[in-house]
Amino acid sequence: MVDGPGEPAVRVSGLTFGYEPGKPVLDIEAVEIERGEKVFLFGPSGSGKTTLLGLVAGVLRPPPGTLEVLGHDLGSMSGPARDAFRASHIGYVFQMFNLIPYLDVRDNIALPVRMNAERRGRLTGSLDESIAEVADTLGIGDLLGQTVTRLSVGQQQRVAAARALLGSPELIVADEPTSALDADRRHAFLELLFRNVSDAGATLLFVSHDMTLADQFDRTLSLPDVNRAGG
Ligand SMILES: Nc1ncnc2c1ncn2[C@@H]1O[C@H](COP(=O)(O)OP(=O)(O)OP(=O)(O)O)[C@@H](O)[C@H]1O
Repeated sequence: MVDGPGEPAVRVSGLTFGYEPGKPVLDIEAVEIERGEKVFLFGPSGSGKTTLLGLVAGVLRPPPGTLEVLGHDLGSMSGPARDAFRASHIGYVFQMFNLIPYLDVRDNIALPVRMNAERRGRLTGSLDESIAEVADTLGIGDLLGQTVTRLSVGQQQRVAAARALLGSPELIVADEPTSALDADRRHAFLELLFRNVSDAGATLLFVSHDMTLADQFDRTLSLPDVNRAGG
């Protein structure tokens, strides 16, 4: 499969996935997300939103031929190949942020770029300059030397976003990254995220229960509850 700008960011076709045999939690006929789109993903609790993000990010393995990300069939890749693909091409912000408690803000943000030559190669300035730039735009530029455990939840969310954005991955997946913020901060965070995503020409797949955010996105995608839909 050729990775070119003509390929959609995400192409799902006939994807059924479950954690246990005979119990699918996801059943998606066809979905395409074009490059540069900002997509809001919603659905009832348990409908498989986090599972879909895990598949798109290559953490979980889809059946071969059912899920292409940036033109790559993730189901045909080994676990280590998916890990390498994710490190190079995908920035992700999970519900729990996954920040490393014994590293300061700067080193948390730097982590994926330190570990991946492709993302390092996309920096336009030095690592320090690039970290300062992304941290400034997210309003955490003065916190770079802080221990992450001393930060507020909202600040931690912005550190996780900075880490996801550094090194301009083509695809950003975000799972409830604004859940702990009040409405004003939520909209401000989204604006910053959008600006960074647009500047990088990236695609954004964003999960939230907060439907008031949906109209800021290019498009919404809803996941039905497969258990209920199946009767
Ligand atoms: N690791 C796992 N092992 C077994 N079942 C799981 C696992 N992770 C999720 N599930 C099940 O898969 C279904 C979908 O879960 P998922 O977390 O993807 O839904 P969700 O739409 O993100 O939910 P929420 O909105 O509550 O976060 C649920 O029934 C859940 O119990």
